[in-house]
Parts: sequence; C-alpha cells; structure tokens
Amino acid sequence: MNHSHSKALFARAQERIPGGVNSPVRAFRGVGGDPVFFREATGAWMTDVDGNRYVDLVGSWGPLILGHAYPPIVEALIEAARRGTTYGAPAPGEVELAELLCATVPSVEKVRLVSSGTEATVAAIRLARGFTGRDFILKFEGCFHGAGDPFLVKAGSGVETLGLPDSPGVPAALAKLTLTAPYNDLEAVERLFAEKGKEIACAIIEPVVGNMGVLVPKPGYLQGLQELCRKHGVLFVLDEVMTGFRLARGGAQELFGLKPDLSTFAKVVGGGMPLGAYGGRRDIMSKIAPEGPVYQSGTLSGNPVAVAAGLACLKALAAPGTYARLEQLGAMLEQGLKAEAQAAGVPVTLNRVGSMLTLFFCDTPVYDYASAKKADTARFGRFFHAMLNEGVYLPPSQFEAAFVSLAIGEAEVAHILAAARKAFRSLA
Ligand SMILES: Cc1ncc(COP(=O)(O)O)c(C=O)c1O
Ligand SMILES: NCC(=O)CCC(=O)O
Repeated sequence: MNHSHSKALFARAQERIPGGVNSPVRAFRGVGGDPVFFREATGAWMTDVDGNRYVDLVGSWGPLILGHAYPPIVEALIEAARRGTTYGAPAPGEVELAELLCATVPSVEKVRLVSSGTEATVAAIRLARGFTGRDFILKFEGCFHGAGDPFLVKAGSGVETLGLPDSPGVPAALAKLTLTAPYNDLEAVERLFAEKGKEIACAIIEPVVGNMGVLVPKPGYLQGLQELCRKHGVLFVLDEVMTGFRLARGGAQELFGLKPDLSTFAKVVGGGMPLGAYGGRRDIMSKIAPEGPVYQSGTLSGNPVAVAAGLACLKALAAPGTYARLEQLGAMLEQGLKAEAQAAGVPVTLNRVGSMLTLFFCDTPVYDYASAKKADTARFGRFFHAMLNEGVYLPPSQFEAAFVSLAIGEAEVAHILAAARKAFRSLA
C-alpha cells in the first residue's frame, strides 16, 4: 500500500499541530508508524488521501453506529444548517432530544446538552460535588472519562497508550481528590467506602469498559457497586459515553438493570456531530444553573445542527432489530477472529459485549487494568499494521475498543476475516 500523501501531510501537520494530530489516540504511537489521513468515507468504508480503502472498525471512536455519511443524518444536518447553524437561544429540537433521552433512559429525568463527552463528565462531577457537599470522587483504574482534570489519574485510552498515567498540569492537590480502585473488585470499594465513604461525592464508572480495550463486568459487579454507593450516600454515575445507545437502546443501564443517579452520554447520541449530555435524578439535576447554584454553560450547547444529527441517529436506531443485528455482527466477528487466531496458533483473548470488542494478544483472561497490561503490545502493533495493509482500519492501540457499525454487511465481515487470516499467519 502506498501512503506517500499521508506521509507528506503528517510531516506538515507535525510542524503546526502537537504530534501532528488533534487528539493523541489518532497518532500511531501505540503501534508505530505514521497515521493515515482520510479524504472521505461512506457506509463501512473509508478512503485515505492515497486512494486506499479500508473497512472501518473505529467508527470515529464510537459515534458512527450507522456507518459514515448515513443519508438520513446527512440530510437532517444540511436541512438544519440552512435554517442557521446556531442561535444562542433555545430551539425546539433541544426539547425534542431531551424528551427522547428521558423516555429512552428512565433514570434520566432531566438532562443538559453539552458539546462533548468530556464536558458531560466534568459537569457531572461538579454537580455530584455540589449536590453532596463532598470533595472526593472514585474512579476505576484504567477507565477513561475524557480529558478533564479530575479524570487524569490512572486514566486509560491514550493516556495509557502513551504511558502518562498521571498528567502534568493537573495540580497534585486536585489529583489527590480522585481516589481509584481496580475495576471488577467490589471488596476494594467496600474497604475504601468503610474508611472514606462520607467524604466521597460520587463513583464514576464505564459500565462496560472500552478504554483499556473492552472489559466485561463480572456478574453482579455493577449492581453491587450501585448498592454500595447507595449505602454510603455516594452518587452512582454511569459514564455511558461509549455504551449509551450502543449496547442497548437504553444503554448499559438497560442491559444490566441499573438505576444510576447520574449518567453521561456523547458519541452515538450526537450522530457524529459534537454533542454530549448529562442527566439523571430530578432533584440532583435541579441544582444546575439557572435552576440551582451549580454553574455549567456552553456557547454551542444544544447546537441545532448537532441536535438534528442526534435526533436523526436515535430515530434510525429505533427501527426493530437494530440491537439484535449489532449482536449478530459482533458474534460473527468474534467467532471468526477466534477461529483464525487458533488456526494460526496465535493465543488471544477476545472480549466483547454487543458491537464493542477487543482482541488482546495474551492467553490469560482480561478483566481489569493489571490483566489488560499483560497483553503483548508489540504483537498487537504487528497485527494492526498487517490488517491496515489488507484494508482494515482497527483502533491503533491494544487498549481501545473496536466498534462494529450497522453499515457492515456479510461482505465486510468476510473481508475482515480474510485479512485477519493473513495477519495472524504473518505473526506465527
Ligand atoms: C467512556 C468515555 N467517557 C468520556 C469520554 C470523553 O468524550 P469526548 O472525547 O467526547 O470528550 C470518552 C471518549 O473520549 C469515553 O470513552
Ligand atoms: N478511547 C478514546 C476515545 O474514546 C476518544 C477518542 C479520542 O480521545 O480522541
């Protein structure tokens, strides 16, 4: 594959953009080599600036559950843009989207729209602190909740890929307020709450983790965490930025029967446009300004073009069979990838929930941060490049989730598995 135009653009980009990218995970630091620049994408396929084509298993890191340039979304946002790209004043679509969110996710009684997942999680933490009057928060080792200060402590995703577990620039006094516990370990939370429970405003968690690769919650783990939170007056915050509208229409909380106090959303809810949301219990959400004293704002919050894309996306996902189809596609890939790895004699652990999956290059189970770190990242890097060369775009890090979209059909599944056969054999 020729990547000369990508290489030339990357050289220029590095002069003027830190690391040549506008978000660290896009650089190929976790797999080596230079990132590919893209010029267009439709459905399941992306075309790079050199004309190479790839089946996309990144989906812009989660939003593109319907594939690229899904026509009803494109039409909705063109139509919205014609009526003005932003008003800085309320508009009907915001009410419609808020009502739809509350109707779809019953724990959400009131919701505020923002422009990214990071904004949603930062606001949810401020609100939890403002509501409880407590300063500490609990997060889980290797979980990622965006690039807000409170979360850059034992964070996953690009922070893990680059080996920057605790970012400079976050004052130590602030980082000290973020407590951590291993994912999938209730006893650790029990011990922590026994000691410090009364000072902890909230526990925030990725219900199914995507940001150290996919990790599946042990049976009863999330329910147990919810109970422990209730017992200690700690707000239970589900970060559904990746899982919302993806694992089920009502997100991971529907799948696992949870009732969080607050939830955060982004990615799918914006249909590929910059849109996030946080919401939950009415009494808690009523503390947000101007109804209450906890301040949070945004010039482009509830942007009419983003809202139109979000509404079109959520309406399309309401079609019968959506989540069964995503499960079927995920299962086909899981079975096929495992079979190809086994045939080539390459040990792997494949974690999957619905349309989120990660192939870990290790033969031991992966259920927390420590076990994820056992994966052979150098081997993943070689697999990644072999797949890229065969026209499959995977997330460029062992510690990220691959996302399956509804644009993937039987032909794309066959393409991915044929590429994997070659890629696994090249490792053996
Ligand atoms: C679980 C989770 N929470 C929050 C975020 C932050 O979202 P954004 O990148 O839109 O700020 C992300 C992804 O970045 C995420 O995966
Ligand atoms: N796991 C990474 C993401 O979900 C967000 C992508 C980004 O940080 O650019």
